[in-house]
Amino acid sequence: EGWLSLSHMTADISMFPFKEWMKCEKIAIKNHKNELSDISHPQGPYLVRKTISRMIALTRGVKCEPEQVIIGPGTQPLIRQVLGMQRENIKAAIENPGYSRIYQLLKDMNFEVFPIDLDKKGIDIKKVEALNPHFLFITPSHQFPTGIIMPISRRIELLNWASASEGRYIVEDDYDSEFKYGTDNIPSLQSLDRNQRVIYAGTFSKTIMPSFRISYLVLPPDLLREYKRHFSYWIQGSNTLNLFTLHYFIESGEYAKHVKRMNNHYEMKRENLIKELKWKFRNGIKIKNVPAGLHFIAEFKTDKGYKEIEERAKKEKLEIYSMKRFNLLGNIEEGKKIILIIGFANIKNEDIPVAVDRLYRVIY
Ligand SMILES: Cc1ncc(COP(=O)(O)O)c(/C=N/[C@@H](CCC(=O)O)COc2ccccc2)c1O
Repeated sequence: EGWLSLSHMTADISMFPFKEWMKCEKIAIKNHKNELSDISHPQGPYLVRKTISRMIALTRGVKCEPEQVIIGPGTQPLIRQVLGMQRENIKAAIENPGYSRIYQLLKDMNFEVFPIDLDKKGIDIKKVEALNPHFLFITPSHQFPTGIIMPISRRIELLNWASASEGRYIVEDDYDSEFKYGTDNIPSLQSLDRNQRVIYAGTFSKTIMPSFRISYLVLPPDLLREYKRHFSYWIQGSNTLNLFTLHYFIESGEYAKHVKRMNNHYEMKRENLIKELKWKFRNGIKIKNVPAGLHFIAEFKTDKGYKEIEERAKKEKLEIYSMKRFNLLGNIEEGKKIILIIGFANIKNEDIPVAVDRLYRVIY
């Protein structure tokens, strides 16, 4: 029969309220005809930026004015734009294992990019201090892909480091902070920042869907001034109708309701998947059970290498990704165990036992 997916790269849109979304779209068309006939503000419509800034103040403790929000069609184009206005020989650093698509982008932009290892609290502060990059990319809410939730102590250390010298910024990529199960959400790093050193990055890819391409940055005032000077010619890349629809979707309370509903739905699937995996693999599996996000890490004792595992997964028609994808230096060890990223957004609850059986055949 067909493929099953334990991919971490999708949202479960089976429960997305398309009817409500289309109602909001009708309102957007009725109320904003003149905006739709025009190009919008380079950073995106003020009304939508105000709604986003109010929302993240409530949900993430982010302190900002609508003026500091920049909306864009994805995290990558936004990072490319803001980092692209930097002068020469900029040093950047990123978590390893980490988000290889940003690592690739920074290398393509001819930055010196340094992967930095993690310890149990997140990015290793000693290695950051040894390197002193100008831009540090981290995912403190739920480290991507290991899931580590960075404790306040490490957050303070990083903010002190960033404030110790001019020209240092931390990019806080808060990409799936909205999904926490039974543990409370630590406020954003940006909410603790007293020296305007944090660039906050958010996205609707996980909470709505990645195909909508609606993401945003919150810039500290001095970077914002530089941005406005540099990009006065810029035409906003996001679809304005989608942005106004998002505004009504948030303002009507539908967005918050959907995030709550998806938290419950994902928590249920996550629990079922973990139960099934433990039952099937017994002590052959070690699950990093961080109660957050749309995936978790699992270690399997096996002498099979990553290549063989990937081939066996294809044969079993099971879509799944391994830690190799995130090891930025490509030097992942193998021979004793392998580490897989197990996503649960793309699997139907009733297909979990079959998917676990297939995974068992992949490993053994
Ligand atoms: C760390 C991190 N930061 C930001 C983003 C989002 O980027 P944006 O969509 O451009 O705003 C992702 C998406 N990463 C994507 C790829 C991960 C990979 O390559 O392995 C996975 O994206 C989704 C996952 C679940 C549900 C919906 C989307 C990110 O992994």
